[in-house]
Amino acid sequence: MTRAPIAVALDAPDLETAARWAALVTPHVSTVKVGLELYLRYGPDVIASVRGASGVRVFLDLKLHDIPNTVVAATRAVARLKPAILTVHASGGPAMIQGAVEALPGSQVAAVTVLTSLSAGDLAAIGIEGPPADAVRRLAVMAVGAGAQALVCSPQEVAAVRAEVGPGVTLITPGVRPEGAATQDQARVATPERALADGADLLVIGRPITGAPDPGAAAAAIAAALRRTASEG
Ligand SMILES: O=C(O)c1cc(=O)[nH]c(=O)n1[C@@H]1O[C@H](COP(=O)(O)O)[C@@H](O)[C@H]1O
Repeated sequence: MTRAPIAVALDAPDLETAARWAALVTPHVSTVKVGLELYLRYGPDVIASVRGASGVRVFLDLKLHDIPNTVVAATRAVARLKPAILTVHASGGPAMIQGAVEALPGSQVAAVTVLTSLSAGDLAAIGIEGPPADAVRRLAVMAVGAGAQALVCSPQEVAAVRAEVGPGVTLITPGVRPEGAATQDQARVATPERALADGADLLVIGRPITGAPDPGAAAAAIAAALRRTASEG
């Protein structure tokens, strides 16, 4: 059975927990994601620990955001880890994005458009007026123009982004919550089924899976729901 297009966010306080979650979910999902919490605590070795014997794809979510020279050097520093995906913030601009893409051949650089935790009110507070979808679309077009092969947006904007950038770009959506699940600190959310139907290629899901009593069973249940959606569509 093919693994579901899900990246499980291994946002764990310690390496043992992250490796355990990775082993439990790997039979059901295509990808696991290492973020700032684990990487800053354990460094590059964390990648081998979560990759384990299964060789699952590892998504390195460092959300780099700095001047181009610094981001290029940081990207080169992680290139030997061969992540399937590395995130940078789209708002770092085209030269920064292009530099990261050139520094990481063989991996996808994913540009994060507008964090899924931000509401329209939060955006207004940092001087970005209007619906989040407008900013997401603007940043998406700029990032693809700069060479990004993948974009991160919320499932609420994924259909609009797909219409803007076409079929060749990988669209990654965090902010995914199964029906009835708590949104926690996420502001722009939708269900896994909706995200997939609207054109997402990879769903990032953390706490709804890792916070479940049995993360393996939670991943399997979401994967089964997605297979039903795909066969209906
Ligand atoms: O780049 C990301 O993965 C990301 C971008 C974004 O806009 N929002 C977002 O939540 N994420 C990450 O996706 C994961 C979501 O986790 P849960 O909210 O627990 O499902 C976290 O690891 C976040 O760091």
